[in-house]
Amino acid sequence: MSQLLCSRLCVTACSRPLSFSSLCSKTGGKWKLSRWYTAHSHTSTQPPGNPFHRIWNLTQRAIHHSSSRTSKSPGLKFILGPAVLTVSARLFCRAACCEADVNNNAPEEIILKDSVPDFKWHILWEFVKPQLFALIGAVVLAFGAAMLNIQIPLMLGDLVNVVARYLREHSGTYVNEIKGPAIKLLGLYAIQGLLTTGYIILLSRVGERVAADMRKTLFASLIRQDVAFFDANKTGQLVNRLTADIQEFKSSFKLVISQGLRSITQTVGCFVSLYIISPKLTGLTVVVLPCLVGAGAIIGSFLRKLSRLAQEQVAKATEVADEALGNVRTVKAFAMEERELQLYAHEVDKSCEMNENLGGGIAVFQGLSNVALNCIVLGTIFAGGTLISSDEMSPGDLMSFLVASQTVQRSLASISILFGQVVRGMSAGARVFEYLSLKPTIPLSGGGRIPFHSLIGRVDFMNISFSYPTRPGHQVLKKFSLTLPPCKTVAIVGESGGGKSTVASLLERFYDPTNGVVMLDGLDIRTLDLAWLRGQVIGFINQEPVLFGSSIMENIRFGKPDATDAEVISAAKQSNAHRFIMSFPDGYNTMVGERGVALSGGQKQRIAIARALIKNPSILVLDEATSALDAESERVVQEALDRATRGRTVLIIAHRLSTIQGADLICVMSNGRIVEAGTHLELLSKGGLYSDLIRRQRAEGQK
Ligand SMILES: Nc1ncnc2c1ncn2[C@@H]1O[C@H](COP(=O)(O)OP(=O)(O)OP(=O)(O)O)[C@@H](O)[C@H]1O
Repeated sequence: MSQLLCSRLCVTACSRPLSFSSLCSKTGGKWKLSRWYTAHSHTSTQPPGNPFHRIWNLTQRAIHHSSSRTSKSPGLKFILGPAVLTVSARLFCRAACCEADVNNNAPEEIILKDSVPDFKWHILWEFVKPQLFALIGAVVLAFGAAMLNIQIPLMLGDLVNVVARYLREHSGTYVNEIKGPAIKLLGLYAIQGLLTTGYIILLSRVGERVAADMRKTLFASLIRQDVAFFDANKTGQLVNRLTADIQEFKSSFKLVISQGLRSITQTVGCFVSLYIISPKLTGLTVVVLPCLVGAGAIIGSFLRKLSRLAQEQVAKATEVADEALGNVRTVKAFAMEERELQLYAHEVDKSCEMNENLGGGIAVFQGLSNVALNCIVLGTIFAGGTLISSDEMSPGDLMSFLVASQTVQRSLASISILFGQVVRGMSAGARVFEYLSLKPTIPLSGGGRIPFHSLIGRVDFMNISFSYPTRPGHQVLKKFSLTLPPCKTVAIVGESGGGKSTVASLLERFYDPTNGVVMLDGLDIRTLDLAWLRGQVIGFINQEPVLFGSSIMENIRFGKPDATDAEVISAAKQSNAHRFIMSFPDGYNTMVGERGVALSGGQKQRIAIARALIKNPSILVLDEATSALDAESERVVQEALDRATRGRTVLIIAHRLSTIQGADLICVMSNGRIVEAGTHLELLSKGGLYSDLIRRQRAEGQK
């Protein structure tokens, strides 16, 4: 019973998510418990007046009552000693288990209050199907191990009875009498050990393979989603699906199959055994059980509340650290290290205090459950002793009863843990499956066509209206029309937020227009193969190019994965990057650091230009490609861009008007529309918005 209580406590207030292996060792079979006990016995505090000795004495006395010579015999002690020790070890083990949880009491997330989201069994089936044979094997072995566990208490009882009979009758030699049942029991332990090893190996294999398949499928699904999906979902959450949720699902999956099967089989089986051994004692247990479960539930719910509060506080502290470390440059730039430190220390102190309270609660619970546990064992022995004295029960039966009742308690405890784990696992699985079955609104490939003719490179935006999916009420483009003639450069300028970058996004087909159509060489781009369009036709360079944390060579090759080294070097030369790359000791093998932090802005931009040029695109989109650079970097990058734009259709989005004066057409955008268009000189002579912008920028430049 106390195990049940303690385990409920573990569920509610345990420090970390209970992994499959830790659960196995805490609530699993005899060999695991003894091993765990051995490892932890030095840390577990045995209560004063250790009831172990009293149990031992009482058991001895009960046996003595049925046989006057028993207590003097070393034989019975030899058999009963380890048996009682096993029972007691379990009890202390549980106390130690709680103690260990107190010592590491960062509380576990409780999701029991949450409703279980829609769990799609057919998706799970798709992942499990390839592992079906291994899974069936694991289930059969686990079932076998559980059945043996039901047998063990009965055989222990038989063994004790043999010894008791020998002590009573003294017929034959002790070893001969005991040999048969002892060997049987040993054989049973060995088979159970083998079955347990077998099902854990199989189940691990199934769990790992299912999780790996899920990870790959989920990543494939995520990476294929359109940009709007990433506007609506935080990257952190998505990564969490791949890591924490799949991990949680895997643990639950393995646990439910192994523990669930075992616990249910053992509970039912051992209850039947208990009833067969002694209906009276079983009745007593059934009466006491609900009282203890009720008391455990009340204290457990209080601890759960403490645990949740403490967990929220830990999360708050982590948030502070996360924000400070994530924005460390800003923190340093404002010399705010001390303030951040104080903030973090404050949150950590609060969390420490709450966890201490939680630890106190757990300690009280542990003490109470220890008492309850010992009382139950004492009560069983007391009542059992009475039954032995009235010849209604043999000492072996009492032994069987004690061990079987421990198995029931342990199994019930597992089931209570399992319930929370099932909810958690299903929630995690449902979150993963949700993204697995998601279809991108703009699929990367499949059905799109690739024109046979060589591209001319004419682009028409025809009567486009557009709102971002995350902000449907806000119309960004309003009946926008524009033609990019082949091999000409068209620039879009205008107020911030006017919709310039949105035009570029529609050409890349990051989004589809709400109304209107974007045409490439007279073909609606929605009918074209998207991978071809982005991979070969359009090159895109924006203000803050993001590089991957690999070498310069790898980053440039990202534009064309099958490019030779010579092609990479040629692209780097075109983008004015070759010289600075060669000045690094490792040349093209220089690592650029996370997101390219080990390079200057101008260097990153030139690598990005090389990355865009290596695929030799017909259309080049430059979205404020030089606006983040200083004058010298801008000159070098601009030179590279001038070279890169030759012979291509180019769309330039620019703030600095000095960089687009040579464009064939300049369009001024305001509020989602083109309000002026012409060459630099034409627009200047008009004296409209463009000349206003030029005047303002010149005035700012002179300040
Ligand atoms: N992913 C997005 N989701 C929702 N709204 C967006 C998104 N991106 C841009 N917007 C909104 O669309 C409007 C146009 O943005 P856009 O980036 O096209 O303007 P811009 O002219 O390029 O501005 P800037 O010159 O400042 O870069 C703005 O109101 C902006 O807030």
